[in-house]
Amino acid sequence: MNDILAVDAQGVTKTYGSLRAVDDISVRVAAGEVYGVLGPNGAGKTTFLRMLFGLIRPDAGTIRVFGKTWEDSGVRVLDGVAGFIESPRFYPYLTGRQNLEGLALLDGGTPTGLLEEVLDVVEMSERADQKVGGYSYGMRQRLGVAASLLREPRLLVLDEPANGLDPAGIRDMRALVKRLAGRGLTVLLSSHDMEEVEEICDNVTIMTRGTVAFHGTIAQLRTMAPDPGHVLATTDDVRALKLAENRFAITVARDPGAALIVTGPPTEVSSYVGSLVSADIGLLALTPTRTPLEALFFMLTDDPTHQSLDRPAQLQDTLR
Ligand SMILES: Nc1ncnc2c1ncn2[C@@H]1O[C@H](COP(=O)(O)OP(=O)(O)OP(=O)(O)O)[C@@H](O)[C@H]1O
Repeated sequence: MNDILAVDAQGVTKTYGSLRAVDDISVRVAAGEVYGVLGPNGAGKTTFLRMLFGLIRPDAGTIRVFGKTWEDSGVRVLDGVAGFIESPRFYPYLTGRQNLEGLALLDGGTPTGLLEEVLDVVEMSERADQKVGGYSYGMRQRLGVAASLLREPRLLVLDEPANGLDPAGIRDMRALVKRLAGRGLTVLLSSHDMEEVEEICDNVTIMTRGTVAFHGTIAQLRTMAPDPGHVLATTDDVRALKLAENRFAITVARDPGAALIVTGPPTEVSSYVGSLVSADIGLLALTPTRTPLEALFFMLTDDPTHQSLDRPAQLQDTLR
């Protein structure tokens, strides 16, 4: 068994003037796993990945990639590493295949059959002879992954690979990452989407304002997640609030947006809703606010634009 970590970043810091874009973070990615660096805009994810690729230097800390550092190995630290920061770029007037052939030439050629294989893996074989200028954004992203795979990496680094994709593109990209993971590739990706990380990652570091807010497995994260919340609309919200007064297992609050927000274990919420119906209060809507993990993400990263639905303690008229 190979015990060398794919990525072992210790105490990494990067400042821009007075801004600590990345502030003393440590990330350890085991070989063979899909690892997510999750955080809202400006959390420092891209800055961290730029340091990994050697595009910028950390002010402090060490980044080892398969045991090598920039200090002791120079550019050889990137042996076995491929990926892209932000979006991959191609010549729009060349076909997908021609772009890949050009990149392969720059790398000194590729083994026979590899180009066809990577096109197949990213499901671009049928479009490979069309010009990249006519590709959708999602197809370009997938071609970017294909270009990375030409290097036969052990570690694939993807910076928000689903960013800007439509729902079908997001589904295809997630399926692609899962396929690559199934082939044993280590994947380190950044994302601002909890659902994405939950679906495809084994481990996650959640960053906020350059620091680590959580580090661990998705299963550990789930144990920290709050009870699910629901938006409740009734024909008589005043009585509905009153009926919640003695139900200590749930919280019913009036959201500033005027709906009621019910938070609590599903069985208790269901029992409460049943009591409304028994009291002849009409039920107009009961819809989930966001998943418990999404709620936890916004709590951990303290995103003020998402406070109203996720922080019941701060809501007005809280009955408990
Ligand atoms: N070259 C730079 N000069 C000055 N500030 C920078 C520079 N690069 C990044 N920053 C700042 O560092 C912080 C972290 O940026 P970074 O791009 O790493 O965040 P991110 O988590 O990748 O966000 P996003 O999801 O928006 O890409 C931000 O406040 C950003 O404005």
